[in-house]
Amino acid sequence: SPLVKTVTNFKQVSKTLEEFDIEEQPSSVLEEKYPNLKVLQSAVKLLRAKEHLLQAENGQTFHYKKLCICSGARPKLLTQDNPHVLGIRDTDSAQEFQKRLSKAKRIVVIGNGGIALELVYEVEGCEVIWAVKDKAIGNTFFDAGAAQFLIPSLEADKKERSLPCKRARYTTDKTGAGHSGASGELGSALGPDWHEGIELRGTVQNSSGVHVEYECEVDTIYTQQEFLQSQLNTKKSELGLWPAYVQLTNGKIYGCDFVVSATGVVPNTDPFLTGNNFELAGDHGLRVGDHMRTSEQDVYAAGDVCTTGWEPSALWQQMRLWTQARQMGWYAARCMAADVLEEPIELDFCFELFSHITKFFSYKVVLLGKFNAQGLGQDHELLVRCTKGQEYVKVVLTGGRMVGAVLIGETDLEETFENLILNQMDLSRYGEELLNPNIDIEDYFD
Ligand SMILES: Cc1cc2nc3c(=O)[nH]c(=O)nc-3n(C[C@H](O)[C@H](O)[C@H](O)COP(=O)(O)OP(=O)(O)OC[C@H]3O[C@@H](n4cnc5c(N)ncnc54)[C@H](O)[C@@H]3O)c2cc1C
Ligand SMILES: NC(=O)c1ccc[n+]([C@@H]2O[C@H](COP(=O)([O-])OP(=O)(O)OC[C@H]3O[C@@H](n4cnc5c(N)ncnc54)[C@H](O)[C@@H]3O)[C@@H](O)[C@H]2O)c1
Repeated sequence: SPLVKTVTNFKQVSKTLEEFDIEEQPSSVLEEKYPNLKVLQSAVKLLRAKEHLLQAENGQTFHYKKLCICSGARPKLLTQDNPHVLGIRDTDSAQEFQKRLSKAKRIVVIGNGGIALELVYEVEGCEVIWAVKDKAIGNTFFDAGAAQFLIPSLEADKKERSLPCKRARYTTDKTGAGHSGASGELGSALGPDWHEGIELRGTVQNSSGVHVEYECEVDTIYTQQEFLQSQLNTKKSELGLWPAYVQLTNGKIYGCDFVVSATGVVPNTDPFLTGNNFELAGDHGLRVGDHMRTSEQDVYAAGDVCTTGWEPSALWQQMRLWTQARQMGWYAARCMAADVLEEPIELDFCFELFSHITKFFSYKVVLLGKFNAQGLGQDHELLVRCTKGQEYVKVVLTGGRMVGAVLIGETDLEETFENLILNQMDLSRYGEELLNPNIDIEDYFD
């Protein structure tokens, strides 16, 4: 695309927590800022790693000494090539979603991660049926307690919802060139607040809001024609006439204008990497070692396209997020330089502790370490403090030491908790006092 996503307003919140905006800028702005950088606008058609050669769609070929692949990921849709099923990844797909929504009365959202959480909250003037596999909403980020805290926001009137969002908006491509390349591949993934710049409104004046169907998956998606030709036809008067129908595994059927599949991502490795000997991980990402090197010589990878293959710190896990894409890109660059200079380099400190700041349902959300007790089995204890409509604080302890936390709202606890997680202090003797709101915890551990 003619525009390049750039990180702006970078703020180091604490040792490992970073906050920043993502902005689209013309590539010339970057080139002016970094004179050693040249941006070429063309998709890569083929990589021949053995020959250190790249072929671009515009016919150019490039030889490289070292290469870093940052081709991101694409939505892992429920079904491919179904015109009634949309995914959201880049500016183009977000615009397509907006266009379809502006004519819609009811949509079905499938998935229970980041995109679904944002969508169901932002969509107005359209009934939303949200089908999730789990017992609670937001399984990739929260446990059932946090979900319980957030659910009232979903039910609240839009006007009652708080905090206008201050962060940057996305521009759309004014050149008319679109963001997808000639071969139809997707542009850069959207990031924080992608929905701020576009109105997500359907056609219904007083929509009945969001209805959550728990513990179910999609069984079948029918077009109107398929539905009318099936034995479900008898339900036509009950369900009404819709462009599509979704049958869930709990037996319920919903007519809708279209379906949003917010069901995760798959790393972008085809077709341009085929024909090489890349070792892929189980999730189809390019497996990288602790120097961000792939299995092909002189080829590195960073961001959503890669899967980390090193033994991770006990407090870190990979998640396909802007935060980690930025950190990996930065670290991969340092590794490439160190390898050229034949200098040693150690795994960066940012991979010590998982940390992520985001916003869901207008609340600030901070996730630290094993925030959902990932991989801890029964061997952990949870402490929770919750003030309805204000804050939700959860701490994960194992052997009396803090290993993770979820902080929702303006808790001001992130720095202290990050320190307690990093220094692995034995907190057994404080017990539940740790979350006593009347104790200024910062002073306590000074
Ligand atoms: C709707 C949405 C909201 C999100 N919100 C957040 C959030 O709030 N916080 C957060 O931390 N993360 C968020 N994410 C995740 C975040 O956007 C990704 O983790 C991040 O963009 C990954 O960066 P990347 O550079 O690896 O990949 P991408 O940003 O996807 O960039 C990959 C680039 O490679 C290009 N490319 C692919 N193939 C080729 C080829 N053959 N030739 C040339 N170029 C190619 C693509 O066009 C694209 O520009 C969100 C994702 C989505 C979809
Ligand atoms: N604020 C944020 O940090 C934020 C916001 C949006 C997106 N993102 C990131 O963008 C990427 C894409 O978001 P996403 O929401 O698609 O992915 P995700 O990985 O966050 O969530 C995918 C969800 O789909 C569910 N799922 C998978 N297959 C399913 C199926 N067949 N049927 C029903 N449910 C299924 C999973 O259980 C999970 O709840 C992710 O990497 C995500 O972390 C982050």
